[in-house]
Amino acid sequence: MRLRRAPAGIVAAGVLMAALPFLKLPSFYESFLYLALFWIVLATSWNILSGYAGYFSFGHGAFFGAGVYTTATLAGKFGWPFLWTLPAAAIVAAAIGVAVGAVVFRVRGIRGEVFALLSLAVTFVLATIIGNTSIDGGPGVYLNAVPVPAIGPTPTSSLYLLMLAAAVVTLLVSWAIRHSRFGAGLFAIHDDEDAAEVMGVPTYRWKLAALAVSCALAGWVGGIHALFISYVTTAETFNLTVPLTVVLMSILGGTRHWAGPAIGAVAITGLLFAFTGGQYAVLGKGVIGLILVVGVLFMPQGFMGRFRRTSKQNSLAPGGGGGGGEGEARPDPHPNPLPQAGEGAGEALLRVIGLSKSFRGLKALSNVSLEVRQGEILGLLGPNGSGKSTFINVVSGHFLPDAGEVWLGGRDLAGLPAHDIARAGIARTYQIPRPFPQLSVLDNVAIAAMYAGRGISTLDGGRHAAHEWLEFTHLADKAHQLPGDLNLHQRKFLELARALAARPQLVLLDEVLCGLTPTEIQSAVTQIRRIRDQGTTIVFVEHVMDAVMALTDRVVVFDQGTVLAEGAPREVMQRPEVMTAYLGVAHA
Ligand SMILES: Nc1ncnc2c1ncn2[C@@H]1O[C@H](COP(=O)(O)OP(=O)(O)OP(=O)(O)O)[C@@H](O)[C@H]1O
Repeated sequence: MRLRRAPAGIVAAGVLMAALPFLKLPSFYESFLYLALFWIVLATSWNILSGYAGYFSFGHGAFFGAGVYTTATLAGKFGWPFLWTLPAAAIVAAAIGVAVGAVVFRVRGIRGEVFALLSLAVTFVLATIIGNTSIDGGPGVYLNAVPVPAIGPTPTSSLYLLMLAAAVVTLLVSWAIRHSRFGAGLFAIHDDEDAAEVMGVPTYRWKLAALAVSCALAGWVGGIHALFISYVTTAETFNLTVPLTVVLMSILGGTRHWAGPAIGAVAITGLLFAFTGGQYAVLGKGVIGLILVVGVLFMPQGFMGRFRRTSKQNSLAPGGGGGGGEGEARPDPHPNPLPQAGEGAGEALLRVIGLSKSFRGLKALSNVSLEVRQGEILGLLGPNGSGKSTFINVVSGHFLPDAGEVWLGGRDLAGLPAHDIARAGIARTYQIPRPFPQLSVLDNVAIAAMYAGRGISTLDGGRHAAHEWLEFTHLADKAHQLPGDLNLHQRKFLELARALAARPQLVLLDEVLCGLTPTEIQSAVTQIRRIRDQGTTIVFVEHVMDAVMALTDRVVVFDQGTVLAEGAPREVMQRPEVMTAYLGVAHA
């Protein structure tokens, strides 16, 4: 029940606040509340991309401004009824956002501060275009003649009610995303975009969708605000106030919680009202600055982050932290089994033909061809730098191959995005574990279950499946901890649980034993046997020879990016060319 209380609370607060104009409050209160709601919408909409997915944008002013000028143009110049301009404002802002995102999000290098600066540039480009064309023409656009729809008793109250509706919708949207499979994907992107893609999250589409929603909400509120100020100019619209203010509000409130930006918006709007009026305006601004600095220093995760940490709730949703929130079903002791060992055993599951990959002229893989048979454990061996990890990275879609084919069953996966390869049935672990650091252990596994595993479309369903894999990997008691609380051995098992939750046909294990103690190695070896016994085919990259000999059915040895030898483990390891490759001296 706890989860559903939030949307009910948002709607109830909206209904109560909708009654205020009819109580004949002084218009001062209406204007203050209008502004607080205005900033709630802008900060919350910004947070959907920038807080949830971690793509820090300074371009929110551009999308807000697109909405302002869409309404100003359609209502002020073409005489459209004001309310009709609002959907148009949302669509224009979303279209501009999607057009920018479609280009920017394709480039891997455009993340972090590069994205922030680029998004800021969009604001200036848009301002220049609007200011130098007939959209604005220079002096600005007057909207005094545009009639305000008579929703409330006065024009101000009508605009207040419209902004209230926008705030209610925006908060509901933000809440719904936060507690959905989509939102979980955005959080995974936030923590490690490449790993998210490998877990099956369609990162490009998700970022575009988040940007579109964020822009549409900002555009809509821009349309309402155009009529509120009734005279719009590019200088007032496209300045740094909007992006800087929403960033501050969201950080102060907490970007990982749907309500964080709204709390920050109310706090900062209130402080501005309280401190910056009258003769103490300058002092007031100083005090606000100080409060912000102290807030960010002592609550780097924002007010909501602090609040939730004290409540010991680190999971994606409030119910996820305490071991059984609403809708979080108990683990099913008999989940859908993996394909059983023996089913189709011996047939080629993966066929790699002529695979090549170079890094600036260095041939990491050169014309590699090999087969992995259904149900086997294939050891992939070779000295350091021989191309084993590159093989895993190319087969799993982390890197695009330069040439070659990767057939899984009847489908060539070479060159597909990593999330499609994950969904096709190939999972991998990382040599150095790459968990999503700010998601609970449970949600780390739920991401893979929801996205790469088929047939799970909800966060609750993902958690349900994740519980089972945590049991299997002996991490059930760690479900609600953060990955940072685990030791190396447990983090490696978390990698295994994530890979298995994808319900793959083939799992690529990249040095899972590296760095473990002998006892831990023994437990990991037992675990890998159990995985194979459940029917999963395994490619096992490893330097620990005892484990290789104990586990593998066949080995393939790489040397300098090519296949040097393949066959039964003991026989292959005694071949002179293999000993030479390993030891660097001639043994023939
Ligand atoms: N992203 C990259 N950029 C440039 N060079 C790379 C990259 N990844 C791998 N290489 C190079 O490709 C070659 C093969 O590296 P790879 O990591 O695949 O070897 P490996 O067999 O897995 O080694 P190890 O056993 O040490 O993990 C090495 O020379 C390495 O430096």
